[in-house]
This record gives sequence, structure tokens and C-alpha cells, in this order.
Amino acid sequence: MHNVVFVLGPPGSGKGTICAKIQENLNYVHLSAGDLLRAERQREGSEFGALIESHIRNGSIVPVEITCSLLENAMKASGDAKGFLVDGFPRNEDNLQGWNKQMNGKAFIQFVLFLSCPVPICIERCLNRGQGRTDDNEESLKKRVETYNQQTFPIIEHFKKSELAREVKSERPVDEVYADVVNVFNEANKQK
Ligand SMILES: Nc1ncnc2c1ncn2[C@@H]1O[C@H](COP(=O)(O)OP(=O)(O)OP(=O)(O)O)[C@@H](O)[C@H]1O
Ligand SMILES: Nc1ccn([C@H]2C[C@H](O)[C@@H](COP(=O)(O)O)O2)c(=O)n1
Ligand SMILES: [Mg+2]
Repeated sequence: MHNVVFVLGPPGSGKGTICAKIQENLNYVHLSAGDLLRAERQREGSEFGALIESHIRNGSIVPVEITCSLLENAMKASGDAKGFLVDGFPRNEDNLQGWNKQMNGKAFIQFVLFLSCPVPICIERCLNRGQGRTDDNEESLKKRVETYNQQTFPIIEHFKKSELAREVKSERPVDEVYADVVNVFNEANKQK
């Protein structure tokens, strides 16, 4: 059974940054759904490359069968770990239902880390990220934020209702955000 922490928040809220630090220090493996989709888009011979690129540019969500299989394969390929940080997933109802169907009995959701941050700050961060992402431009960001508000936030609300969500405000220096996130992980692992 895979131990999983979902990591959600608006684009640019710092999910990747915080997950990298958790992976380095707490023996969780970081799996970013966006990174896996970008790698699949680049993979020679992939039948999904064009479809993925179109969703990424439009800020819309790739069908779950593709994303969940990439996540499951990456989990299977990983060695021993305390758990997996599943970053940027589930992003909508289709993602959530597809995960429940495909991962039923194979994964345990430990909790959901919600990095909350005001959207204007998130947009500024993405525009200054400097990684050459095809979706870090004003037009794509507008759509990504719309998708976040309309489709992802309701999923976070769903996890809040089931008391799985742990919110950390990420409009602060990385070290402060990270210190609070570590406390969340320590609390969760104490209860196990
Ligand atoms: N707490 C912070 N304060 C200032 N800058 C930050 C903070 N956290 C992350 N950043 C910077 O903001 C940018 C976006 O961060 P990151 O890539 O971690 O966000 P993300 O949530 O993974 O975004 P996306 O959903 O678009 O993948 C990066 O340039 C990162 O260095
Ligand atoms: N569950 C997911 C995660 C990501 N995508 C696509 C659409 C996103 O805008 C893009 C980038 O994701 P990020 O790196 O910002 O987390 O990847 C998706 O369709 N489904
Ligand atoms: Mg990211």
C-alpha cells in the first residue's frame, strides 16, 4: 500500500519548492503530476504529446487515465520510501474519481497539504520563475487560475470537509512556510 500526501494550491503557491525540501529531509518521494506530464509530452513516440501540450497551454486538465497511470508507474518504479508527495493532483472531479477507481486498495491518503497564497502573488512568482515553461505567460496563467478556482478549489473544500486538509499559508519566506509544513508532517506521523 502506497502512503500518499496530496499537495495542492494555486499555480505558483510553492508546491514544487516545498516538496523538494520535504523529499530532501523527510524520506518522502516527490512526484509532480505536471512534471510527469511534461516528461510524457517530450517522450519520443508518446501518443499523448500533442494532447498534453494543448491542455498545458490552455490551463485545462488532462484526462485522469493518462495522469494517474503516470503517477502509478512512477510510484512502482520508486524504491523504498516513507511515502509519496503527489504534487498538483487531484486537480478536478475527474482526477479524484479516476484516482479512487484506479488506486482503490493500492494507496492510503495520509493527508492533503494545502498551500494557500493570494493569486496576484502566485502570478507574479510564475512570471518570474524563469524555467521557460510554455504556460508561464499572462494568457495561460489567466486560464490556469480560472481552472484552479472553478475545478481545484472545490476538491480542496471536499478534503477540508473530510478533515484530511492541512492548510499552510505560503505567502511568506520559504523557510517559514517549510517550518510549518514540517510540523504538519511530524504531527501526522506521530498519529500513525
Ligand atoms: N515562499 C516563497 N516565497 C517566494 N518565492 C517563492 C516561494 N515559494 C516558491 N517561490 C518561487 O515561486 C516560483 C513558483 O514556485 P513553485 O514552482 O514551487 O510553485 P508551484 O506551486 O509548484 O507552481 P505550479 O503549480 O505552477 O507548478 C518559483 O520561482 C519559486 O522559487
Ligand atoms: N493533475 C494534473 C496536473 C497538471 N496538469 C497539467 C495542467 C497544468 O496546468 C499543467 C502544469 O501543472 P503544474 O506543474 O503547474 O502543477 O499540467 C493536469 O492536467 N493534471
Ligand atoms: Mg509545480
